[in-house]
Amino acid sequence: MILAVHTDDIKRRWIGWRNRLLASPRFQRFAARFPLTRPIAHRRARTLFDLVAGFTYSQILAACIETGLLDLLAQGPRDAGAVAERLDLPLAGAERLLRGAAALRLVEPLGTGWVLGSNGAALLGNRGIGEMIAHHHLLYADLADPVALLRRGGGGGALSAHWRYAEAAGQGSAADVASYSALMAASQPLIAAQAIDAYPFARHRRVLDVGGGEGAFLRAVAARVPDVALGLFDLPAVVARARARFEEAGLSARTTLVGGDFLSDPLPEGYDLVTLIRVLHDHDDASAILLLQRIHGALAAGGRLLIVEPMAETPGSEPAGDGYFGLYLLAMGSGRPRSAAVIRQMLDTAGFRRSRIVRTAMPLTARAIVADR
Ligand SMILES: C[S@@+](CC[C@H](N)C(=O)[O-])C[C@H]1O[C@@H](n2cnc3c(N)ncnc32)[C@H](O)[C@@H]1O
Repeated sequence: MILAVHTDDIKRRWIGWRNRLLASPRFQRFAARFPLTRPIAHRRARTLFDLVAGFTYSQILAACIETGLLDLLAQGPRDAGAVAERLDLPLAGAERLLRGAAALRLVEPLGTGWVLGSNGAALLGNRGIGEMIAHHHLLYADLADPVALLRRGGGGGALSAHWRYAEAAGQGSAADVASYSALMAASQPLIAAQAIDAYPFARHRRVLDVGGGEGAFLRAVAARVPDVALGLFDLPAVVARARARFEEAGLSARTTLVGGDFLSDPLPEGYDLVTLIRVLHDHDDASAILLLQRIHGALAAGGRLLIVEPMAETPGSEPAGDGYFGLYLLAMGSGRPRSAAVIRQMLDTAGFRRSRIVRTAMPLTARAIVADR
């Protein structure tokens, strides 16, 4: 205890000294000119500038997606005139967008025309990201006054109207759920591939996906693990959409779909694996613990729960967890990103015997925890 206080004291003094130095205009001038510190000073200035200007980068990206610029250049090189005509922009507007997008490596100049850039190509490889960006105008509107959003405790804006279940648990008409369910289904391949690569689903006979949306995750599991029986639980209006998808995929005979509110209706029993994919972080602590307790109660003896979602305090991806998802969920009106340690503590409280982190390929978008009943 005494040692901890002493270490904190040393750390506090070091941070104070460092911050005084970094804030000093004299030191900043020196660091930018001195050959040994110049590269560091430039890197820090760039990081700081990105913090200041990040919202303009996001809006350039939004314009690329909304106008279909990336799809157009994926078809082949175009000159600025052709881009302007296809995007229905004045030539000067098209050139401004192309130059901004080039600075972000979304596009790049080639000869007298333009082609897809490295970031643009990677984005097109993940269709779900494009769908996420396309709905960001809702979050952007809610974040126009971030302090007001923080003061009112979140919700009450455009994003919470989109994700209606967040503020009106268990509700949602067919029209309400259509756009968010489609968005979730489009972004699911990113997550499903990681979860299925990381966890041995073949050791289970019956898998229940709670909050399973339109069933994109279960269909990905079915494609890799031929013999497993599939169950999906979600709000009734979402289940109606899922039913059509399973029919189209020829998987109806293998699948049991149940509609209800997972915080109050009975959860289906007899499954040896329950999955919660991008669900827990949507809910405030009391609901999240209740959901875990209810899953614990519904699982067969010896069964497991697999949680997959982006998490807070993920080493190397901190801004994604506490930055992006922290504000996203605040605007949505419920939930919070949690660290793996906090989720494991909640699993413990809910009665699970033990839990462990399962390593995934891209922890920025998906971390996984498995818990034994
Ligand atoms: C963020 S989406 C995730 C969907 C899917 N697991 C995925 O990763 O694509 C959360 C899902 O939980 C469902 N959900 C939210 N609240 C619910 C409740 N109280 N009862 C049942 N399902 C609920 C939503 O309808 C939605 O399909």
